Formats: sequence, structure tokens, C-alpha cells
Amino acid sequence: MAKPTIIAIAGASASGKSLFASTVYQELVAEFGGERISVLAEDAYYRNQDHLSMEQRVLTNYDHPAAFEHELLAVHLQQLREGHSVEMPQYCYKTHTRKSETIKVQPAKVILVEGILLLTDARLREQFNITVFMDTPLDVCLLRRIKRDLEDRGRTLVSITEQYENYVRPAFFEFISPSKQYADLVVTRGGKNEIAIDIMKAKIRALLA
Ligand SMILES: Nc1ncnc2c1ncn2[C@@H]1O[C@H](COP(=O)(O)OP(=O)(O)O)[C@@H](O)[C@H]1O
Ligand SMILES: Nc1ccn([C@@H]2O[C@H](COP(=O)(O)O)[C@@H](O)[C@H]2O)c(=O)n1
Repeated sequence: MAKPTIIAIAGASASGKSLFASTVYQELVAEFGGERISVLAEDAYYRNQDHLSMEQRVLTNYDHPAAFEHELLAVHLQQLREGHSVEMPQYCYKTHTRKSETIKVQPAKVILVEGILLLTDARLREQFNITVFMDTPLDVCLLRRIKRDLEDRGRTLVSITEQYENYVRPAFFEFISPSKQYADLVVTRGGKNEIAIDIMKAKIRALLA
């Protein structure tokens, strides 16, 4: 197989990365089938915390680069680049650790990967051929994050606001926002920006042609 093109989609929490990646992925799978494009999530590479108590897990700063096993993600991207499948971990936001099952990700001509800190790590940046930054206003992200964390991640309003003030907002200014300099493409208005979705699909179609 010819070397794949790895496309990274970064940006703040709840900026629309997953929605953008999954919309592009699903619409292209409908056209080309599932064998030519794969998706990975940086969140799947949060460090395993099985050895910690629940009280300790809650105290982890999940917005700091140290929370991620980026070294494993870099190895997996390299293995996919070389045409090997990988076992991507699965993560549970309610237990703050990995599930016991993994998901097999097949090598493909185009690989999408999305996550908050992807562009902050030079080892990962080396692997990316195209980089995208979701530039959604932080107040919009916060409102979406509150709704999502209440509905999907088993959080309370108190825990969401404490985590946001202590970790999420500071990490945006320290790590995420400065990493925008590494983006080839900056997308405004989140994961429903249809023009940006069409541009990304057109680029991928050209790569798959
Ligand atoms: N442009 C948009 N308009 C309305 N809702 C959006 C938009 N982009 C994302 N969302 C919603 O906001 C939430 C967070 O989006 P998501 O793609 O999961 O963000 P991220 O992966 O960056 O954390 C989801 O519920 C998603 O459906
Ligand atoms: N146990 C965890 C792990 C991560 N988070 C938060 O998830 C955010 C990253 O995921 P997005 O889908 O929002 O990009 C990050 O900001 C962490 O704070 C968490 O709350 N708990």
C-alpha cells in the first residue's frame, strides 16, 4: 500500500473535533467503503489508571500533556504508516481509565486523528501530513462541554465548573491555543461548518483517486 496521509484535527475541548472527523469519515465511507479511511482518537490514549483509586483518578489533570500516552499513539501512527493494523485502546470518561477491550484499526490510505493536544507534541507532528485546528470561541465550547459532560460523561455541574477553572481553561491558553501555529487549516464555527467539511472531503477524495 502507498504511504498513507495522516490528518490531525486539534482544538479546544468541545470545539467540534469529533463531530468534524466523524462527519467527514462517515460521508466518505458511504462513497468509498470503510477500507480506505480510518479514524483514531487521542482520548483513547489517556494513560491507564487502573492502579489508582477513584478518588485519585478524579484529581488527575486530564488537560495536561502528561495525561496522555502520546508515545504509544506515535508508535501506532508509525505502524499504520508501515501498513500494520494496531489495537487502539478504548477509554471510559466515567471510570477515568481504559476499558479492557481494544479496537483494531486497519491501515488505510487516509487516517484521521482528533484530539486536544495533538499539535503540541513534536513526535506526533512529525507523523501528520495535514493539520487542522478547530477555532471555536471558548464560551461556545464551554456551553457545549457542560451539556455533553452532564448528559454523556456522568458529571455534576460542580465538578464540571471546578475542572474547567482549575485545568481546562488554563490548559487551553498554555498548550492548545499556541499549537494553532502548527495548523495548515483553521476551521471556524465548529463541527457543522459545511464548507470546511466539503473542502476536507474534496482533499481526501483527491488523495483516494
Ligand atoms: N457547529 C455546531 N453546532 C452545534 N453543536 C455542535 C457544533 N459542533 C459541535 N457541536 C456539539 O458540541 C458537542 C461537542 O462537540 P464534539 O465534536 O464532541 O467536540 P470535541 O470532539 O472537540 O470535544 C457535541 O455534542 C456536538 O454535537
Ligand atoms: N477522565 C477524563 C478524561 C478527559 N476529560 C476531559 O476530556 C477533554 C478532552 O476530550 P474532548 O472530547 O472534550 O476533546 C479534556 O478537556 C478533559 O478535561 C475528562 O473530563 N475526564
